[in-house]
Amino acid sequence: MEGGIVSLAMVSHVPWMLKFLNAVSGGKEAIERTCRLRRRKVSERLKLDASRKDLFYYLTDEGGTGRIRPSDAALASDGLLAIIAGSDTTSTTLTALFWNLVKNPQASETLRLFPALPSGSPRYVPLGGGPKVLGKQYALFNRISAARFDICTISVVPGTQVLLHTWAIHRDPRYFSPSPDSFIPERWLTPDELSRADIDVFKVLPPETTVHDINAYFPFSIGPANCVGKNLALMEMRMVVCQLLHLFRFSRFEGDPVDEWEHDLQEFLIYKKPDIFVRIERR
Ligand code: HEM
Repeated sequence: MEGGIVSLAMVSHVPWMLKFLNAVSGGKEAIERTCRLRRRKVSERLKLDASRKDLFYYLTDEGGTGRIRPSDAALASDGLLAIIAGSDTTSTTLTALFWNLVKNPQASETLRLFPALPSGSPRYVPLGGGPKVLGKQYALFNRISAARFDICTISVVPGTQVLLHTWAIHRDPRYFSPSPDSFIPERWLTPDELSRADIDVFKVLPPETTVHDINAYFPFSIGPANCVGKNLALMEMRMVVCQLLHLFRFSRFEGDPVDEWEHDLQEFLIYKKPDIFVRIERR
């Protein structure tokens, strides 16, 4: 499946590559395998009890409240989206979290104290205020600008597709500092929680110079096209992290080049993630 998504991601950016991909060994087969899988998964789901109110209940209008029933082709396409959106996102986030935890053992202990931390608290992703770059979100509908506005020196005309660069904004020192590139989960704690944490965090996050603008934090996107699985994703990741940290201690496995992991990540809609080897001990 991974091979198929990588090929599909390339073709979606450069459609004429499809002709060549067919000639490259494995490319076409990988796409066909992925398409077969999505058709099979959709048909298996459609045979299930219609009262199960999951994503497909709404996509296929099993409740009969919509006006138009989606075509089989649209459902197959949604099936692939649901598989990718529902699995690769959370598995990549959890892998990245554990990679950070084995590099920062103290953070594991903080996380045990404040289990809501890894996925952030419900305080974030509000739809108002925020830094200047997000201030225009009201003018956006499904990523398409509804009105003319300026971003720095660029004028955006109505009808333009606008995407916010999450990675860059999440690492912008105007919204997250000090050290926006560093894994300091304690930055999410309130002053009261900080005082309860058994760490000298004020050295790392001096209150007078710490900036933490949660309006600039939007991993699930914002507006009408934001992530439909946000609450499920937060819940399942919290459950997995709480359970694992409660039961086990995770540490570096000697000899594993854990520092190189981030550099070897490849993003093709899904993430191709190098393996991480960790030592796991029961608490
Ligand atoms: C760490 C976990 C996750 C992150 C960071 C995440 C992030 C996102 C983002 C940024 C988008 C918007 C993409 C766009 O602008 O078009 C999105 C859309 C979507 N997500 Fe998630 N997601 C996560 C987990 C999930 C899960 C677990 C599911 C389903 C079970 C899911 C289902 C979807 C679907 C169906 C869409 C498309 C919504 C639409 O087009 O209306 N996501 N996600």
